[in-house]
Amino acid sequence: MSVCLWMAGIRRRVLVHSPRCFLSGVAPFSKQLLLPWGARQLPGWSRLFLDTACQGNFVHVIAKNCQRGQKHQKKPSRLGPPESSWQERLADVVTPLWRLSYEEQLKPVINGYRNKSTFSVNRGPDGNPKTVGYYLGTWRDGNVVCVQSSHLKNIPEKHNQVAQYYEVFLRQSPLEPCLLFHEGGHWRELTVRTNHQGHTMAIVTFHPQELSQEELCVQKEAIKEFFLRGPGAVCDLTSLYFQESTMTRCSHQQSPYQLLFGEPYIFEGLLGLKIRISPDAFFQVNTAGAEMLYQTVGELSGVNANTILLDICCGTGAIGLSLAQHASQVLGIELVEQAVEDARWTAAFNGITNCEFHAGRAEKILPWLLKSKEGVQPVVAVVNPPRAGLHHRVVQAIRNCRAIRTLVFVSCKLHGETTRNITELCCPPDSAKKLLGEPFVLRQAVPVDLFPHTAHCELALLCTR
Ligand SMILES: C[S@@+](CC[C@H](N)C(=O)[O-])C[C@H]1O[C@@H](n2cnc3c(N)ncnc32)[C@H](O)[C@@H]1O
Repeated sequence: MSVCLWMAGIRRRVLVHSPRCFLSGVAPFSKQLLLPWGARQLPGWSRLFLDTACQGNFVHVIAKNCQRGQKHQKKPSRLGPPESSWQERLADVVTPLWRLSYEEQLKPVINGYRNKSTFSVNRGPDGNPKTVGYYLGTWRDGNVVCVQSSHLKNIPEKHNQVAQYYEVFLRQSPLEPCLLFHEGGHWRELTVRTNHQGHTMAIVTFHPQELSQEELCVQKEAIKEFFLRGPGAVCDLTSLYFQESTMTRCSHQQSPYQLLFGEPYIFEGLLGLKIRISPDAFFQVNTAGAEMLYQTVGELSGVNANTILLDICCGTGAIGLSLAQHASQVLGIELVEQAVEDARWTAAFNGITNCEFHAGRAEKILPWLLKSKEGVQPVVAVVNPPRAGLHHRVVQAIRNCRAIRTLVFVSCKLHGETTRNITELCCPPDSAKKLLGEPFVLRQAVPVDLFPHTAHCELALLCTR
């Protein structure tokens, strides 16, 4: 078996062969424990599974010809005609990397790669409760401190800039921050999303406590003015959202995202597609890395003109949409309605006509969807569940559908429920658990590094039967 590492954001495709064994623990890079269960003997499991999970012995570093990262966070010129000559403009279109040395072109983009950051509000090291940053410590130990993040390598300058101005706003606001729900206070998290064009969406979460509608309007107007015409205008936000939230997380259905100004969506270019992203929708935090991940998924899945591609937990539909041209049909299932609307918009905008997206819980939709497709065509399933893993009914439906011979399981957290999912997809038939179909066999595991400078990594697992 080959085990490949795809480094996110690298500008060109290169192959590096390493004689080291990755999954047996002598990792040639720091993302260890990707398959914590990889070397464990499970009763009744096929020898093939264990062999394939443990015998990786070379690393592919596959790079991508693209120019991303902080360079794109420059404010777009508003000076009318561009200063470049026609020749330069043509070179920018045909050979966009011509300004960089070839060594530069080969370098991975490992800094400032995040397109989304969520900042908390709490007491800083100096005791100021209006500090915007990331938590250190634990609630259990009562030693939580909020630390500004401008030195963190994975966060782009723009995100830190918006966070710093949010802190300026909070410190001049007469309202208190909400540190603990039961202690009152209002100002909460800030989420910043950016795209390759430097467009910036900010989302402020606010606990309304006992405020009246009029008092809420005053606060919304204050933060809008601050970022539109006040000191925060330097952030040049493309849009500002406000969400009243009395829970840790609220969906748009539970408490709508209120647009205070600007564009309702942010758009990202991905594998030649223009993707629409709503404030509530999931999108991989490293766009260049996501392109590599989806290309990997496409290659592993072997999807072709004769196959139906099932994209389970599809978010904005990026996996299915990027592979639609190779498949006979794409069927996407996603819980968040706004994300499904984004997927439909993206399909229509990009002229993709063979995709269907269903809004709702995969555990409800998948069984009837598979029933309607059983026996029609081979089905390739791609699952990319949240950290909590797949519902057992989804596992049962996949396992018991004979048309699915190939499954690509994508996860950034192979622990807990996700490990159980893989176990149940690959274990011998178990009638008590209604796992009746032939077991899948894990053939290949491909880590894709979407999160440089962290211990996290996406892993694409190819299972066939
Ligand atoms: C890790 S994201 C993957 C999104 C997408 N595949 C991508 O690459 O952008 C997981 C997605 O699963 C969705 N989700 C969570 N629970 C779900 C469920 N029970 N049924 C369907 N989708 C669900 C989330 O809303 C989220 O969009």
